[in-house]
Amino acid sequence: MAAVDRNAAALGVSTKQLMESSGNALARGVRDVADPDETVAVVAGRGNNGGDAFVAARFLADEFDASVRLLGRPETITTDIARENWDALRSAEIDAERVLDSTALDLGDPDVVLDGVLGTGVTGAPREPERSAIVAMNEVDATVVSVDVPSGTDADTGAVADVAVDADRIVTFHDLKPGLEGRADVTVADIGIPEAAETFVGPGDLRSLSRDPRAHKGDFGRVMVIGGGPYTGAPALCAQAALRAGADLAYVACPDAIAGEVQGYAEDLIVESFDGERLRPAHVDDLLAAAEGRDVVVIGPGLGGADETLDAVRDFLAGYDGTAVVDADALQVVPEVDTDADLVCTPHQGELAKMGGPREDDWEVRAARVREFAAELDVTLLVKGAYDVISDGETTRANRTGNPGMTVGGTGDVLAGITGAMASTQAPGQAAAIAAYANGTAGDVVVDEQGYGLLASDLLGEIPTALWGDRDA
Ligand SMILES: NC(=O)C1=CN([C@@H]2O[C@H](COP(=O)(O)OP(=O)(O)OC[C@H]3O[C@@H](n4cnc5c(N)ncnc54)[C@H](O)[C@@H]3O)[C@@H](O)[C@H]2O)[C@H](O)CC1
Ligand SMILES: [K+]
Repeated sequence: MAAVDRNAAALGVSTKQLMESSGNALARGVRDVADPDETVAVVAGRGNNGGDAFVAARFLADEFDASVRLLGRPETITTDIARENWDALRSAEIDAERVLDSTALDLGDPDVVLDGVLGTGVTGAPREPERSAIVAMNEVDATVVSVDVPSGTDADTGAVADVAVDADRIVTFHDLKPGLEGRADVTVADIGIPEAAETFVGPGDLRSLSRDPRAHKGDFGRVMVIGGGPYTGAPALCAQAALRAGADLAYVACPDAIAGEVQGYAEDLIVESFDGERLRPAHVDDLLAAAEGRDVVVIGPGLGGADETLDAVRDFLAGYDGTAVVDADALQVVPEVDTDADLVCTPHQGELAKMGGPREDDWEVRAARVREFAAELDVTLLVKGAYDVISDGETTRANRTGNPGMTVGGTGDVLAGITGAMASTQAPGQAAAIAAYANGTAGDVVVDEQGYGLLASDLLGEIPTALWGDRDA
């Protein structure tokens, strides 16, 4: 939900606007259960759940005998927008008071209680002052309307704490939250979040990339690139992109003949070569053994399409059961391979067609067909285009970052590397979505700064900012 919120804000729909819609929807919910002039007691916590309740009180104040209790000091309200809505109540002289001792909370004898104590921001069972307030609310003989979730319900899991609001009605926003499924007393209110905030990958999707300060080496992935042969730059770009996207270690498994050249691109890479000039089936056992100790394999960049190389790719995937990003020439074997691995395939539209996939000009039609094809192959597809389409066969996303400067060779290798790094900490579909977004953002920054004529290697230095530069995420 927080990710969708951030994506909506990036589309120009601010959280404050959403809060206004939420409060409006709550007021409608209260009108459904109360007659004009009845008493409505609003109880608000210090997060945005309380903020929604403040807005609702502003909508209800003319029509009902409404009063607001804030649990705590206004200075401790956690967000600017909730505080602004508290201030608006005070300025408008709407009955709103702070409660400094919730054990002494006296709600009187209201007809309706509006529960804006805790919402999706809750962690663990309610603590004071919220705890006593919840007990007091349950003791009153009134119709209780909960804001988003009954306070005391964990919105991630649906688990109900030992102390939780016993709601008669729930007005939840945008989507049904866990634990509310199947309840007859729930209204899902449309608060104006555009569908695009979920369809298009945005800065909110990057929220999952924040790191625990206690992290140690290996937590963010050991990525192994199997590539090179006819081309040397591709595996090097791919592995460097994986490092720029936060992987802890990047290995390149490539033929002896080019190992020195690959290492020459960057000392950060760990090059492990096999004999000869290209990948052959004889190499597969050793590669499978090496892959055991790695989180993700990226297979394809620069391998070429020789028959024996494609046979080796087929054998490798047949014997592999981890996560693999498949790119370039390796893609063509995917439809015929029988594997236990989780595959993330990164074709452009020509490569998708070569895999037997759909060719559609309109991106929305393409998205629907890509989803079907991903389900049919049982893989995650990231189909590159002006609008990249990402689908794991269930969830389908699109990415709008990127520009025509990125048609230059090598940008696909960079994308595959970012995807490899992301797939070591994220589910395949989300990994591919974030990778497409970051790769395109990096390309947009380069082209903004210098115009077209970018090199794929120009993208590398921009990847970290594209992933972690959004301070609001
Ligand atoms: N997109 C939307 O759906 C919108 C939702 N909105 C509403 O915002 C809340 C979520 O707000 P948030 O500020 O993130 O959190 P809460 O208000 O739920 O609570 C945070 C508040 O509570 C403290 N806290 C956390 N855990 C506990 C606990 N166990 N005991 C006591 N106190 C606790 C925490 O420190 C904070 O002070 C969502 O539910 C919607 O109602 C917005 O309107 C925007 C659109
Ligand atoms: K609530």
